[in-house]
Amino acid sequence: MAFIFSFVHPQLRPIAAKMSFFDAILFCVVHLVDKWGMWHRLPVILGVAYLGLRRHLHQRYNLLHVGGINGFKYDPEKYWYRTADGKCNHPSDDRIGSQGTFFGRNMPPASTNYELLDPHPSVVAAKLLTRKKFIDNGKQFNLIACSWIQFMIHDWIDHMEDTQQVEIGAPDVIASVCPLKSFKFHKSKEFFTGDPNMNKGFLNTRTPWDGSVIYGNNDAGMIRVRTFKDGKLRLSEDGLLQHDEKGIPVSGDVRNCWSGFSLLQALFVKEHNAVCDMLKVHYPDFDDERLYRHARLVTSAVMAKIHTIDWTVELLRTDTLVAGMRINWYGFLGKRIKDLFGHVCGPIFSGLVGLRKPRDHGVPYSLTEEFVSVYRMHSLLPDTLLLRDTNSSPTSDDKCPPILEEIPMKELIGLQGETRLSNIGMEQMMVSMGHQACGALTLWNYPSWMRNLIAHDINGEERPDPIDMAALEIYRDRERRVARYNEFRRNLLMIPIRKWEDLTDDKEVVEALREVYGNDVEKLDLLVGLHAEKMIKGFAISETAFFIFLLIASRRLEADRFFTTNFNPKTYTDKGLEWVNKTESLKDVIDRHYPGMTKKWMQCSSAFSVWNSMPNPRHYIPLYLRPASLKRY
Ligand code: HEM
Repeated sequence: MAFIFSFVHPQLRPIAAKMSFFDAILFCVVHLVDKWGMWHRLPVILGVAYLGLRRHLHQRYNLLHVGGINGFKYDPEKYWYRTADGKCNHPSDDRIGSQGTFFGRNMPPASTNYELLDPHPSVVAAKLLTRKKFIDNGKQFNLIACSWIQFMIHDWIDHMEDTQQVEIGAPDVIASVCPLKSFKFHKSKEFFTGDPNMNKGFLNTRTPWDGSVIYGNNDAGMIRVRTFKDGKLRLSEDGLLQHDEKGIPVSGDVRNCWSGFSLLQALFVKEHNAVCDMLKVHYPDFDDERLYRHARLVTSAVMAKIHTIDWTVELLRTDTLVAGMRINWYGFLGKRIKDLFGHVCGPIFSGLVGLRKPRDHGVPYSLTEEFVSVYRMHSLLPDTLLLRDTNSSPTSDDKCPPILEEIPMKELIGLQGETRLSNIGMEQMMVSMGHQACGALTLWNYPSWMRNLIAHDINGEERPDPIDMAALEIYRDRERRVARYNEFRRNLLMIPIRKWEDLTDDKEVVEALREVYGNDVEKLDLLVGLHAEKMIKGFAISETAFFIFLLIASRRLEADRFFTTNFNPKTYTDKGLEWVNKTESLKDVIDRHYPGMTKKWMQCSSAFSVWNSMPNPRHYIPLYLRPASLKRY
């Protein structure tokens, strides 16, 4: 049956041919639901089941491992903690997912042979990406949410660079509208994998989902941030990050940072230090090392939980996704049952967190090239920060403080940004970011200030040459052989487009696409397709990007030993696990360290929504099970 179906999309034939009879039936169901374009209109339970089906099919037939693993076994009892470079996370091999391992693939590398400059990245940037006028995303997502995802990105991924540089010049026809006539950058460094199926690949310099954004991704990084007293990390008196003699922040990742990003780093250093204080009270015998290790486990789990059941739910505001994400963490039986009885019966009923064994679906864990590509979300960034006056009293019912000043984003980047943040302070910055909507992920909304950007290297030092980020991002996906939009969709078992009108109803967009790509829909760059696609109501991202999120969001949890086998009181301590279980949102963390801030300045229910918006009424938990604080929604 699947074979017949695959005639519609010949590229799916190899996958269909490998399928078991049962999976072929599921495959057809998935295809029919997609064809009717209505999965997100299914009732919650059916919607969740559909997403589960998709995940199952993809993991079984499309996930690809890149590079070798050494099969070196170790004693998990001895390495009961998160190591500095992310080693010893997977029971069967000490290197899986650690610093310097290969990015995997959600699908085969691009099979089309378009040239690297076809069409020219600067033309794509100028004609389709550059911001004409800032478009915000309504009240759904604020600047804290935008910084949060950068904070997570720096925990998960960063491509190793080559020493060799490339220079791209803007073609004459658009040179007058490009801020840089040409720009230089380092190639992504490619390595032989030793694997005949995939000869070459790229290395990820970050580690698993282990908080490396505050702890560093190797021994040197970890030593830099620790005080070596009571397990704590270095933090300034004013609650912000400390700086070294060059003014560079002392933190786990200092590449391409800005004030909003370092604000979140500081908040979670504070959280780590608070966990150390709590553990010391309950376990006075623990020495510095032991306190550090337990506190790191707890704080990393708090971050993962906030990302799963708070940030993602705001990003994809539909009942199905609220349910899906909570099921990932707590299972169908829900939080109450899990708190009472623990992980009792498998991933569906009790969630992925706390599974008895990590699951990798036969493919060693790594993040993927496609995952990096769908997280290219620089359009979330605004042009200016609206600094609010938090010394005043709220002037209106919606708790919104008046604007004091508009600060250009460029002044908030790197060392200058750190100085500005020290003058502003934690509370004023957090409240200002909370009240400001971030940009929409749509065409013509890529920040123009990023088209002439001085980037920072892994040591936080300024690069000598400015770059055009919008053009560079187009180049990067092609350089890393990420499939272009239509091939990408086919590989996700999604229906490809046949004409521009299938992508969008916007005539101006169709015209611009035709001008850049002619009528060749296969040539459409992934980043452009993701930004042009019609959005599902409630989603801040495209459906195509969403399917990669869906796959990786689960994989990051289920393949990690510290979210599965070792998510227990023995590894985290009783009190440590209790800390994770009681923390449900970023708001909880802010309230813990800055009591009174959200009460005074926030009207909505999640710290990631614009703070003067109404509380989000959608809730998956049935009324009779909701905690008192949520009963009125
Ligand atoms: C002011 C804030 C930011 C600055 C200055 C910045 C700058 C940069 C720079 C210079 C790169 C490397 C480009 C290259 O050589 O390929 C990069 C990569 C990236 N950024 Fe940002 N960025 C910021 C915020 C964000 C945000 C909010 C996101 C949201 C998801 C994001 C996602 C990414 C991703 C996914 C990559 C690719 C990483 C890789 O290639 O491994 N960035 N950014």
